[in-house]
Amino acid sequence: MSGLSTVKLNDGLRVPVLGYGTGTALYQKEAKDSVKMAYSEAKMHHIDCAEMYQNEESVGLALKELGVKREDVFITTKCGTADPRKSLEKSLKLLGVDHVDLYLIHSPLLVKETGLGKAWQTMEELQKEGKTKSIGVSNYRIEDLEETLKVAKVVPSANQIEVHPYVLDKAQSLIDFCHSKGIHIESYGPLSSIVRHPGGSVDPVVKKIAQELGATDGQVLLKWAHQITHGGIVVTTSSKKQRLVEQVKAMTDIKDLSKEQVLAIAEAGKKEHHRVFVG
Ligand SMILES: NC(=O)c1ccc[n+]([C@@H]2O[C@H](COP(=O)([O-])OP(=O)(O)OC[C@H]3O[C@@H](n4cnc5c(N)ncnc54)[C@H](O)[C@@H]3O)[C@@H](O)[C@H]2O)c1
Ligand SMILES: OCCc1c[nH]c2ccccc12
Repeated sequence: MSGLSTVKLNDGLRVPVLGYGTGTALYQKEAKDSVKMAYSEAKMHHIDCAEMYQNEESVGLALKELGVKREDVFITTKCGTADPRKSLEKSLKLLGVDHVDLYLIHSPLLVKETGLGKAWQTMEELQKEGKTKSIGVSNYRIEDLEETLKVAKVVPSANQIEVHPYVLDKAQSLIDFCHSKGIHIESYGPLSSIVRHPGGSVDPVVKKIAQELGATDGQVLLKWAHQITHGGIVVTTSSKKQRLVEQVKAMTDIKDLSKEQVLAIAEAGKKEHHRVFVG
């Protein structure tokens, strides 16, 4: 796949460390051209999808038109209902593939009624049937993970959650809990301090570190999310090729932040709390 390094999940599956998100700028929109650009020009070969984004068909069409071999793309999608089996079968048809690489329950709220344990057992069946290589969750809190782990024969490989400096005060304990259980964090919304809350307490700290590293503010934030989540996966997006190229360079060309730099951004972020998505 692309030049991006990979993260090895607890089931041995390797995931490109940076994912291209189709769920915000492309939410409920035609995603084909953006996905083609991200894949072929920015070399982002990990595509983050979801039933809820209502654009899986256009993602599938992008990959088909590019003639991408199945083994040369990493596809994540997410269950948007209480029925992972029905949802995955629908997503596979729309994406035009016989399996995805990583399938996530989009939110615990979706499966609360039917039971997190029962939903997880269905996920394990889907993995056994080869409909997904890896299974995980999204927006799961510690209590949701503990309920799931009570019945799990397969530990969730990933938990995709909102990670940026302004949620760290609440997210740190979840990040460390997942790390202790071998559950990899996938960070979404990593640029929120630029995109949604500019002018906040982290800006001057990020700017200073960007100068020290010869990087952009956005690149520093992507690296920070990767490092604060113990080497986790980061999911970002842009409709601009240059920005995506810059985001890939963050993970391939920019050296790691020092422990002190990671801590400085963490401390500045803890001065404010801004949750963007209600998972
Ligand atoms: N699991 C979930 O519940 C959940 C929730 C939210 C998002 N996601 C996934 O994560 C993906 C990324 O989320 P996000 O869009 O919040 O990520 P993000 O915080 O990285 O923000 C991306 C946005 O930032 C802007 N941007 C990109 N580079 C920039 C730069 N250098 N300077 C200024 N602005 C820049 C772009 O307009 C882009 O739309 C989504 O598309 C979706 O696939 C999942
Ligand atoms: O993965 C969820 C991303 C997302 C896109 N649009 C939204 C609106 C509300 C909550 C989440 C989302």
